[in-house]
Amino acid sequence: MLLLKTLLRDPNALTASSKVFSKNVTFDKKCMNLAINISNRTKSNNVRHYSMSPLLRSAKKPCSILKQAKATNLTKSLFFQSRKFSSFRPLFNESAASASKSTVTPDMVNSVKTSNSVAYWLIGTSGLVFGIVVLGGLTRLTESGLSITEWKPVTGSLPPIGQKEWEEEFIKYQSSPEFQQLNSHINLDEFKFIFFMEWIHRLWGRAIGVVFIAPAIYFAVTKRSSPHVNKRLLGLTSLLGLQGFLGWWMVKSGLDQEQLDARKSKPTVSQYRLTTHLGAAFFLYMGMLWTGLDILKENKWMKNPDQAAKLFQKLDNPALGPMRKIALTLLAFCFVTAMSGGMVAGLDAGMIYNTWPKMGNTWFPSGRELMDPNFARREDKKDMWWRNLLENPTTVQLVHRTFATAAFFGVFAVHMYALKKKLALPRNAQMSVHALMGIVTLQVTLGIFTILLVVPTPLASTHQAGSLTLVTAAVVFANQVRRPRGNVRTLINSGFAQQLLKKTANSGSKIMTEASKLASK
Ligand code: HEM
Repeated sequence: MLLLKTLLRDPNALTASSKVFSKNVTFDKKCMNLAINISNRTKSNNVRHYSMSPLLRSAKKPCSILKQAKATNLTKSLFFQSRKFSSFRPLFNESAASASKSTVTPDMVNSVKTSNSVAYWLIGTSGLVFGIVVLGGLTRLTESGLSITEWKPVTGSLPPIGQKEWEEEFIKYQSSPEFQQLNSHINLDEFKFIFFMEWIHRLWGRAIGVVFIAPAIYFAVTKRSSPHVNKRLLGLTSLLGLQGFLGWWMVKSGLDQEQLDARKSKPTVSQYRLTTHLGAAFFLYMGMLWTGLDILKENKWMKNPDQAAKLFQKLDNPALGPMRKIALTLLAFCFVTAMSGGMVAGLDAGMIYNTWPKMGNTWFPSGRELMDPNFARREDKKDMWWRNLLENPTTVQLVHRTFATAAFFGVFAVHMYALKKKLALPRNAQMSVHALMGIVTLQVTLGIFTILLVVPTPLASTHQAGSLTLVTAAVVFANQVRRPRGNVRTLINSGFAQQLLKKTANSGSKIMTEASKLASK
């Protein structure tokens, strides 16, 4: 199948292959049907059309080649011999040259017309989200998160003003479980510190809301962002709203004595809610970053269509197929590892077993300690295994260590694989894999020292920032190996982008005005 696709792409390859296999093997009907199917499919797409005649003429040969290829690993050698590979011109580009301009519609043009300023704004806002995640971690590490006992989205923007208001706020805090059970010794000045930590965190959240939502409306109304990007902006806005709600939902779990009793917990927030809040922040961050990178990438392609066409050839390389899946899996894995870290943080599970690589004197704590029946809440103990995995600090720490180790070796393996596939991988993606390798090493080292030194605030906070940096590298890498969207591809391969470039260069006019004119011609 792979070889057949190659043959369809390049008649030279077909001839070359036919010479290699001169044996006259009987024609296989299944093979031929496959070839015809591919041909029909590609013709009907009107994009992937390529004459089938060379293949049909030598029908016996390709099918025999196909059989032989399986036995001799020809497919592999054809694809991975760099010289040969680079001479393969993907079918798409052949067809693109011949694709008629009429396939370019105004909708298509609209779908890519997002200005770079939208991308810079999105990436800048993702930086604010990065900042608030780190600040949130610091708020937790300084045990400040439960100092504000109310949720007032608008009026809460101002801190107490004057002695009287501060004292009133302090009295409210004094009725909270945290004050009564852990902090009854603190005075007003100490209260002011923890209050400000939480207040800045909330204010930062509100600021992100304004910095995100107001420009999003402006960009959509002034049509600086495409309908495609607008949909994502809408999704991100909803996530932002949800994030505010999740923040309060999390804080509530540490203020409500009933919930604390049910969890048999000291006054801290639920690790489930903390991790959900952290996860939503990661999603928001990844969504903003991904969308921003997409816009910059597509605009760059539209401005350099020839270079883009070359890059598309690289991205179309079947050898990159597994790499795309691997990149997304890696991103998911880094995310899950970070969430398991959230569970460690939520349970203060970094305060025990402060040794590495062993946990205490042994490699693993005893089975009895890892699966402690006391964590079960049901009489029949059926919930014992999952409750231990998510609620027992020893087990949760082991889970995080395990995920972190697997993430490290996962990145290491991908790094090795990428070195092997060096020729197939675009240059910027190669750099990202190197960056990923460096960051994961740093992150694991930070984690190890966080454990060994019993979670000092600066180190734990850096470790948290490291997890977002790792996810950033994974997002960039996955984004770089992604194939272009159909619309962008058509605009570039049909010659539309080139035409547009010439036109705007000659007339000095605005690119999108010209684009719309060209598309509607
Ligand atoms: C790929 C590697 C890793 C990632 C992505 C990662 C991610 C994270 C994240 C996101 C947190 C939550 C921080 C917070 O919310 O404050 C965390 C906490 C933690 N991680 Fe990791 N981690 C990694 C490796 C490690 C390793 C190897 C160790 C130690 C063996 C470790 C030990 C800890 C500890 C002790 C905490 C709790 C710190 C606290 O209470 O603030 N991590 N990790």
